[in-house]
Amino acid sequence: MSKGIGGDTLLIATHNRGKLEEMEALLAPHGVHVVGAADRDLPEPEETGTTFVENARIKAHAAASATGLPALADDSGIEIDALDGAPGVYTADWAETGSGRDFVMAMKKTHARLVEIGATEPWSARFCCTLVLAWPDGSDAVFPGVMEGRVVWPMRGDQGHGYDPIFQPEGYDLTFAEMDRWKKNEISHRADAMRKFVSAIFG
Ligand SMILES: O=c1nc[nH]c2c1ncn2[C@H]1C[C@H](O)[C@@H](COP(=O)(O)OP(=O)(O)OP(=O)(O)O)O1
Ligand SMILES: [Mg+2]
Repeated sequence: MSKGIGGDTLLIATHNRGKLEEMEALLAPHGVHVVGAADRDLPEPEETGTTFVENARIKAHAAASATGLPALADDSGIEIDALDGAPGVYTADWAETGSGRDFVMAMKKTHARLVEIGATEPWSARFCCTLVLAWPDGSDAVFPGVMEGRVVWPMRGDQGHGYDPIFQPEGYDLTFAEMDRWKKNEISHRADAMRKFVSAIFG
């Protein structure tokens, strides 16, 4: 990366508060001024891509061109091997009710699918995160991250967000939702991608 962020503001192109908090915490040591897309009243672009990188690009470039700021977007999801990688890029869609998102419903649906097809445990899975940093001049850079683990049932824990209560990362007995936020933010897919972003931008 030849471009730096310097004293500028970095726009975090997400409307997901859980993601924003994690990304802010990971950026805090680097002294960059961070603002969320929702705080700038930016619209949520339609995520018409079929891959994480396509959707992250859509979100990052929309925010960068709307604000003139460098914009960092995250597209993420859980890939479950027994479901051939579903919900994957459609992880958020599985929670859609028509009038908002219901992640308890989405986690129940995920579990029901695994039971329905008789998938044998452990239900191996991974959380993926693709970050795209877009510049107002139209260029961008991509930073992928992953955390391997398994889907567990029943749901456990009340921290974090999204599907955290049913994801147990490899090497741990706790789900993401049972971990304190610092621990999750040390090992998660988002932390993995953010480390690559930070080293490219802040050295
Ligand atoms: O650490 C995580 N812990 C639990 N669940 C997670 C995590 N990371 C992503 N997820 C789930 C939630 C969301 O349903 C989907 C991402 O969908 P995705 O479109 O990238 O995010 P989003 O719509 O919530 O916010 P936005 O697009 O404004 O960034 O994967
Ligand atoms: Mg989204």
